Amino acid sequence: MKENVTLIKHPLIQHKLTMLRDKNTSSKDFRELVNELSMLMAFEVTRNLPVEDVEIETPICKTVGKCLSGLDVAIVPIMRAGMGMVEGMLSLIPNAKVGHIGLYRNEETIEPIEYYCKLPSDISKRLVIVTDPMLATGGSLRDAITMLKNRGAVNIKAMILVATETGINEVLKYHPDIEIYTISIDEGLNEKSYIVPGLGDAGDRLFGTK
Ligand SMILES: O=P(O)(O)OC[C@H]1O[C@H](OP(=O)(O)OP(=O)(O)O)[C@H](O)[C@@H]1O
Ligand SMILES: O=c1cc[nH]c(=O)[nH]1
Ligand SMILES: [Mg+2]
Repeated sequence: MKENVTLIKHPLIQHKLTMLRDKNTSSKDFRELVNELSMLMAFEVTRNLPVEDVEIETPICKTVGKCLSGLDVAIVPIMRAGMGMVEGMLSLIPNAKVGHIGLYRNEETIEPIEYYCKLPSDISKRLVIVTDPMLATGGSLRDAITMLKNRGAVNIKAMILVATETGINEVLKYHPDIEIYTISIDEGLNEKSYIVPGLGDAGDRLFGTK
């Protein structure tokens, strides 16, 4: 395993991932599972956020506790499917700002096409957490990170549900400075560049478009 790739293998996460993969899982349940998985992953992705001492008074006495300090977060979903991971993240990091990057894969070339980008103006000062359920060939995440860097982002992590080694290698070839968090590295890609075994088209399953 590469040092900047974290594979999260908690039993609750593995259980929910199996339900997510099941083709009989409805869009409603799929959305809820993506939401829950994003919350569970958020713990790991934010593990090294800086904290500082603060003095408070409990009903019993004065004490010193820890509070988050100094590093604000931006959550940046890659549309569409990445949007399914935003609410879960926001429920744990409610003060995070949310940017949006629009990319879709051309069905013939499998290369990503850019169609939207709107980011918080202070993106360069934030920890940027890019969300996307799927990292297949890696083209979409590679280009999303390039778009972020071109607009000033320097501290970037990616939160992925299902990845492939091909995709991870493609992203890290261009962006060796980023960290990738995932809950599965699957076997590979089929002839249409879908992840095997994967979970199908995450955007379509989230939004019921197929
Ligand atoms: O690693 P890659 O080979 O680039 O594939 C992964 C991308 O494909 C999917 O998006 P898709 O293009 O289906 O767009 P959608 O989210 O609008 O459905 C997925 O959500 C990723 O963004
Ligand atoms: O398996 C895959 C590959 C790309 N995009 C998806 O939604 N699923
Ligand atoms: Mg899709």
